[in-house]
Amino acid sequence: MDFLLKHLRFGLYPFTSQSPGKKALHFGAGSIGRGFIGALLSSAGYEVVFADVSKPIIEALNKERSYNIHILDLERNGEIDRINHVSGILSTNDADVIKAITEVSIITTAVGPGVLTELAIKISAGIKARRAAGITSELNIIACENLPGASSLLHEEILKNLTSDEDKAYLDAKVGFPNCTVDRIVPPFTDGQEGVLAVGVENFHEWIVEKSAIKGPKLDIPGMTLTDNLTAYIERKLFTLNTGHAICAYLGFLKGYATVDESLSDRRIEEIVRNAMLESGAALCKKHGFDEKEHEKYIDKIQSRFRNPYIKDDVVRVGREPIRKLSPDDRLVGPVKMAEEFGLRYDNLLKGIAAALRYENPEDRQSEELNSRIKEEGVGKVVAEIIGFAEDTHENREIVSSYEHLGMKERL
Ligand SMILES: NC(=O)C1=CN([C@@H]2O[C@H](COP(=O)(O)OP(=O)(O)OC[C@H]3O[C@@H](n4cnc5c(N)ncnc54)[C@H](O)[C@@H]3O)[C@@H](O)[C@H]2O)C=CC1
Ligand SMILES: O=P(O)(O)OC[C@H]1O[C@](O)(CO)[C@@H](O)[C@@H]1O
Repeated sequence: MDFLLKHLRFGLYPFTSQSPGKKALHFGAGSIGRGFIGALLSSAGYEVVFADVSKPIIEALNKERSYNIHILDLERNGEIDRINHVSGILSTNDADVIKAITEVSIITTAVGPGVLTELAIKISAGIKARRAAGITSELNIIACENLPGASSLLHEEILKNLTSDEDKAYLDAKVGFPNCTVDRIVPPFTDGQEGVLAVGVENFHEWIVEKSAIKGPKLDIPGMTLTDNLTAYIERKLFTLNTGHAICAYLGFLKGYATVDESLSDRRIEEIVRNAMLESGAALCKKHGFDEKEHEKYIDKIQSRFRNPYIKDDVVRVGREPIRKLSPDDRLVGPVKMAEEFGLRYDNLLKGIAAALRYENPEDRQSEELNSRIKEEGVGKVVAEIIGFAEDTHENREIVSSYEHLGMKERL
């Protein structure tokens, strides 16, 4: 289990920009873009061009050509990683995007899963331009989103936008779409002094990329781990960190807490969150052969990351878009299905699902939709439609009963 040992080292080192010898294009100069992926590429010696829809961010990148990452953590708290050799283009400027695509050897994204279809149109135009310009070097495109198989999805969408056989053959031969998993908690940040570029992050970071899908020479990016076993890594992160985080956010919201660390200081919530991660963990250990003791340490580390007193992570950020989070293979329902497969318990995971169904945030479009559907159709029907547990099943009945219980005054 050498990959587990590697995990437990938790990749700690400062990011420092190297003089660039190569170029990367990163879509989405937001929290993860600036606070992790762009920074790591810069540290690996890439000149990083960020493409974003936000004019203030692009203008600031072109003016400053650098920015600060503030470490908000018990480890290295207050330290700053200075990221250099960066610039920006507006992703709405097709000519600039196409030009950048012809100049780079790697493209990454951190825009949110819902934006990938739109990006595919732009990237496919750049692929056509690369072929037309006779560029024979390989390009790797890695979608760094909280969505298993995000790069493969982007690949499919790009293919839909290529009509000629020559372009399709070029894509097949020259462009790699490695899937990946990305782990670093980066909430919105401002220190009140620096402008829009400053970003605040936890010290922990992990970027694990599917080795076999890389085209051309092996990517040598310190901080990026290549693996032949990506599914295990994706499920380990999504069904532990994201599962626990989401449940903490939804239960915390119900009890009136604003941030993840506040929610977790509630002993009842902490108990449910931990038990849910243990339930998911038992199934993960069975499925992927993880060592149970090592996996419990992984859960301990995640719990201490949730408790990080230097990071104020809003429950509404972590709980955003509940319909996506309640989909059958995502962080809440995925572990229940896995536990069922192995005949294991999942009571606390079901409580998390019920709490997500109770999430009422008028500023979140999906929460609004979820609530009006529950009002119109009833919770059992919505569970069947969104989650996939039919109304006459045991799981559906358990979720409905937990949902009703959470509506009572003494709910937790
Ligand atoms: N923040 C975090 O802790 C983590 C986030 N992720 C994933 O990273 C992705 C991005 O999340 P965040 O960085 O938190 O979001 P964010 O909202 O901070 O950043 C997203 C950026 O994408 C830009 N954007 C939106 N539409 C665009 C378009 N059409 N073209 C170019 N740029 C566009 C936005 O202007 C924004 O700057 C999500 O899939 C998220 O699940 C993954 C791991 C950790
Ligand atoms: O970005 P999403 O999928 O909405 O989910 C938010 C979650 O993703 C992260 O931002 C990164 O995994 C977590 O901090 C949080 O649990």
